[in-house]
Amino acid sequence: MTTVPVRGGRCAELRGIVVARRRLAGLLSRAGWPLVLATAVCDLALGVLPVVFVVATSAVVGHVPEAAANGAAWTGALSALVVASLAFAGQQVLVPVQAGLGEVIARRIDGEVLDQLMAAALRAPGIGGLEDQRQLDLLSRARRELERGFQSPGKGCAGMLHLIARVTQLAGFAALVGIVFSWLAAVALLATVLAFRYGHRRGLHRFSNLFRANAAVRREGDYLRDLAMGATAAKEIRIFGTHGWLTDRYRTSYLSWLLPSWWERRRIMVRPFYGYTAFGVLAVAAVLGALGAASLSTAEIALVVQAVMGALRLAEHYPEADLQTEYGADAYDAVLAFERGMTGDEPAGGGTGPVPHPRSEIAFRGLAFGYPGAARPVFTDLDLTLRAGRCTAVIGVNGVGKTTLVKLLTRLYEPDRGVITADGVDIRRFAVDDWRARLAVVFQDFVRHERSARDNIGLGAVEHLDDEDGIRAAAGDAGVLPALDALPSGLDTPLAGHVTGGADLSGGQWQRVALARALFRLRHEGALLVLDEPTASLDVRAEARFFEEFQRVAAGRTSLLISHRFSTVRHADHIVVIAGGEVVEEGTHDELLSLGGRYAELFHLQAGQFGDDVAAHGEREAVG
Ligand SMILES: Nc1ncnc2c1ncn2[C@@H]1O[C@H](COP(=O)(O)OP(=O)(O)OP(=O)(O)O)[C@@H](O)[C@H]1O
Repeated sequence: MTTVPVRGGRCAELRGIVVARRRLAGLLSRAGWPLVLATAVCDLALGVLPVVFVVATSAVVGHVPEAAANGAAWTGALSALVVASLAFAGQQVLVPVQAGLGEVIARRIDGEVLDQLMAAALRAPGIGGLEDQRQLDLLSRARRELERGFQSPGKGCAGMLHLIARVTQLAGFAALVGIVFSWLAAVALLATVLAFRYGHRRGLHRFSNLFRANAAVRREGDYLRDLAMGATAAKEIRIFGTHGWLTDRYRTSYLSWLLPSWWERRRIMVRPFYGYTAFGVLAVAAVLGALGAASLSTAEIALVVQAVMGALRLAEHYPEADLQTEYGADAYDAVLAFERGMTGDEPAGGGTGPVPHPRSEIAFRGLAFGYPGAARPVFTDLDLTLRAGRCTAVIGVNGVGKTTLVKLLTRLYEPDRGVITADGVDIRRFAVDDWRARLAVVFQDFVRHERSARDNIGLGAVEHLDDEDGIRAAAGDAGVLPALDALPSGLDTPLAGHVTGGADLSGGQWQRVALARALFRLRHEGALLVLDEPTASLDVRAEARFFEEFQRVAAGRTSLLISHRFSTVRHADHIVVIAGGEVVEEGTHDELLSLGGRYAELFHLQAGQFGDDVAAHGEREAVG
């Protein structure tokens, strides 16, 4: 492993730290100023009280010999003892108060930062940011700290305030040494403590850089851990017996970055301390030596020795502040960088014109598109027309860009070139949300909400969630109502087997629920139904039934159907074959078969594999 890179040298590094701390301090207002002020006062008191304690106990030491000789002097000793006791008791009381106030500050700030992060993830109209590895790394960095709540931005802010206690103590002890003994000694003491602190904080900062630089390597370990402990892969791990492989791979993956980073930690965080220790020992020896040679009273010696020891105790790691400020600032930087990345994802245009219910067509003209960073574009010059009120099917081999077409139509991505129009109007002239309100889409990887069946359907038009009749009608049209009614609590049953009172559905039933969600949207405001592989989880009979139902609910509506299955697409009014980034054939099923081109070739290939079913279905149709 190489040394942690510091671009621009130490000055740039320091500037970076200052900027990050300033940003963190900027969050304090989110906790509310009265709370911040109360915490600052508490920390200030915790800084002053140890200094008072040292002064008072030294006064006790000074008074004792006098009191032993002259009984009347006990009053002074007792008064000093009372002050020392109060200072001590005050610290004992304030330490938990400090922790409590810090906790409240952290929770308030972290709650707000989490909202900020969630808003950034949701606000972007496109999804490019959420499919970009750099953005995902930032998101996981920020989320990890915010969810663990140990080194979060909020904890960092509280940690910064707690530094007031430490700095006040250090200044107080140094001042005592200066006033009572020597300002040179006070400066030497301060220099020693600050040198150690600098070494410690710099080491911690460099280690956190190293940790961040390892994000990509750690990702594999995180993935394997989640895989081993999640439900998604549980079946396959057991059936394929991959437990041992998974454990070994996880261990190897973690050691691949832990071993070098342990070595690096020794280099970054331990070795420099040989120098600091030598410097510290010399400085303290000089101070104590000078103290021995000075003519001070017993009380003054007690005071200086205590102040020196108290100050040296501050040359260490501050458990209430250091990790928190370092990683908290880093997590907040990740939030801001993620936010910036998502803002750059705004689609171009974004007009405000009224969105029509397309009366003639939706057209893709001269469309070119490639995913950011991909070696080859998905589309080079695509022309495609979806006629209003008709069903258009798109077919093509895996990876040809069928789902990408839906992402462009829904403006989750913007084309690099070309235009998509609705009745001749560029869809970028409409506000993104208004345009999307016209679309009812069932994606291939549709969402299975861990909520009631009712919500799973109603979320298709969230402002009509209370439309009970509409939800039942959509479920009925999708052919899933009887199955949902048969669940333990009917439509109120949570669709999650692991939830108490919940139930899980089969893959085909889930697909129908997703279809019902789209149909519910269509009932309210949608105008274009888009189905991406809607029958992938259905058996042959269910698929045939599905298409009959689909023809009924989609009759007179504009729809786009994407499927590998020819038994599904053959019924469409218009079929489009995509290959090599463009449309290569189009027409009706019969036209394309008689053309004898790619469609016919793929159709016969599939008919050969599933001959009986396809033939049976075809015959039924011919008879019908
Ligand atoms: N987020 C992404 N980033 C980069 N490349 C992507 C992304 N999503 C898809 N691709 C690539 O774009 C191409 C088209 O993908 P798309 O999912 O649109 O194909 P498809 O025709 O729907 O495939 P399938 O039939 O398997 O569902 C593929 O080569 C795929 O690897």
